Amino acid sequence: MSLLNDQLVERAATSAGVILLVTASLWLLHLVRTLWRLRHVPGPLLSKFTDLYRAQLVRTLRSHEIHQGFHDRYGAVVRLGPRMVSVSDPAAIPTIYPMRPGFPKGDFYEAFIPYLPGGSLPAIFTARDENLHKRLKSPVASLYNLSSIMKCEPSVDETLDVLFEQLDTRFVATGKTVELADWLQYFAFDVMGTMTFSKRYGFLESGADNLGISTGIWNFMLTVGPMTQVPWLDKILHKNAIAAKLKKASGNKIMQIAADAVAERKAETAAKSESNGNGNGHSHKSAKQDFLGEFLKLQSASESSPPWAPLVWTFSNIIAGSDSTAVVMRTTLYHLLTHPSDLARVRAELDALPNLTTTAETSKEGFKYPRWTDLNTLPYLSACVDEAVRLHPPFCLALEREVPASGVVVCGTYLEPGTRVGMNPYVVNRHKGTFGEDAEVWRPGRWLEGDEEHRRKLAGSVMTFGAGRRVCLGKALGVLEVKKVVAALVVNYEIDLIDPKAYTVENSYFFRQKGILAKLRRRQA
Ligand code: HEM
Repeated sequence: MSLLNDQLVERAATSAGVILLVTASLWLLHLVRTLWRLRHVPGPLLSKFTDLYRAQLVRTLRSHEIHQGFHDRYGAVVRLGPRMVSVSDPAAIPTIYPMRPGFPKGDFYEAFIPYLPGGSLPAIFTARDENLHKRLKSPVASLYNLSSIMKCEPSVDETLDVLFEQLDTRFVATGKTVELADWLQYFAFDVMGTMTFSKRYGFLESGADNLGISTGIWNFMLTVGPMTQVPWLDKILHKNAIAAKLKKASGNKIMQIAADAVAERKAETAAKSESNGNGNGHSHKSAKQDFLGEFLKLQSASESSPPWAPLVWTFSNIIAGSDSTAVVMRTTLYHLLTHPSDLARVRAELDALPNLTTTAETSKEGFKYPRWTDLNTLPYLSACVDEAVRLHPPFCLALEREVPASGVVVCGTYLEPGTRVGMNPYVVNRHKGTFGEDAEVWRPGRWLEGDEEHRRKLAGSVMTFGAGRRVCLGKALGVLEVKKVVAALVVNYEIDLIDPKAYTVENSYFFRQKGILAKLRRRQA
């Protein structure tokens, strides 16, 4: 009996030893392969072994500066993870972000897809499958071109009215200090709500994030930012049924708002059709003139777009179009307020406009709103917005792509298939070889120098809106909003910044600013 026991123990020990040996060998093989694969790409030591290192960098909220430091030290191509490479030279933009398909988004984007019981729901921004992306984007793309978005101008003016009435009552009349960083964000959200489903969230009226939307998005970013760097860990911690049971994902709140808006509109439309006596619940004759009305029409007319498309289109507008625009609004305004000569030049351009009139149909208090058709022709205002877009992109991590089966050569460096490669807009936009030795500083004049070709090269080197096939769909709309609100503020108010040093920035993929504290006075006619 004891002999049998001894034999069993010996056999178990041998099997355990073999398993241990095989595991250790596999792990060693994996390590060698991992190290070997990108051995020719320089980078910090830890990044060669694990993605946890770059995830930790994001948790510092200063990863944009750290990444820039790496590029200063190691050059244009830097290894940021065992399989991930960051590139800083704008010359590589057409290679990594081509117009043609075949260079898909990397698993970085999985982190943004809210996990729902029954599966995840990709949006235009997050879809990695190129066919699905086409099915989601094609039907709605034309809604975001310049001629379509000009129809949004009345919604912007309507929301400006609400913003300015609040600023007058709460701050001009009382002399209290206003945190413009917050109020620009309230405006950005409420204007997007008005354009998307003809409703404000109530940020402006309440003077607060009373639904917790903005806080929810920032908390979502604090989780998602690091997870984009370690997609495998995200699956374990967040993207499975057990994790979903244990905690509510913050992305779900925005999805819920979108879902409620879609359901409400469908019910409204069905009720109207019924009362019109045609009994056709899908008629959109009386649909409101907003994005959601268009989304529903387009979905029912398109055979290839899935039934849940209006939900993800609405979700996209909220999540991609509000906070991002607020960042550029804040950057533009803050730099104008801290550079009085630039502010004076912009104001002179605006004051000289012949069409600077009160919009009779919306404005109750005599506020003046420059028209988009005029704003778009003002060279110095445009230069200031271009400079703000360059200096502080709202998204400040490398926008990752997956190297296709052919492999690719980037800035003279070969990257094998499957490598994750990306460019961080914050770093690219400060490329000294392109933007000059003063690339770090605010200087709108750079956008007015040189010939047409030089200016085109500068514009093509800015990564703030992404590039190529997956470039931002809402760029024209975002720029319209920024120019409208900045111009209207400058025309209607004297703004005295209290402490320029109170301004702070943080980055968890998404860039956040605080501390534009000011006193407001109405400008005299
Ligand atoms: C100043 C404001 C904005 C900035 C800086 C910005 C930036 C970006 C960037 C960098 C991307 C590409 C990300 C990537 O490659 O991973 C993107 C994509 C996108 N943006 Fe924007 N965005 C802005 C405003 C808007 C607005 C107002 C909307 C819509 C109302 C919008 C909708 C989208 C959509 C749908 C995509 C996905 C496009 C695709 O994958 O085909 N964005 N944006």
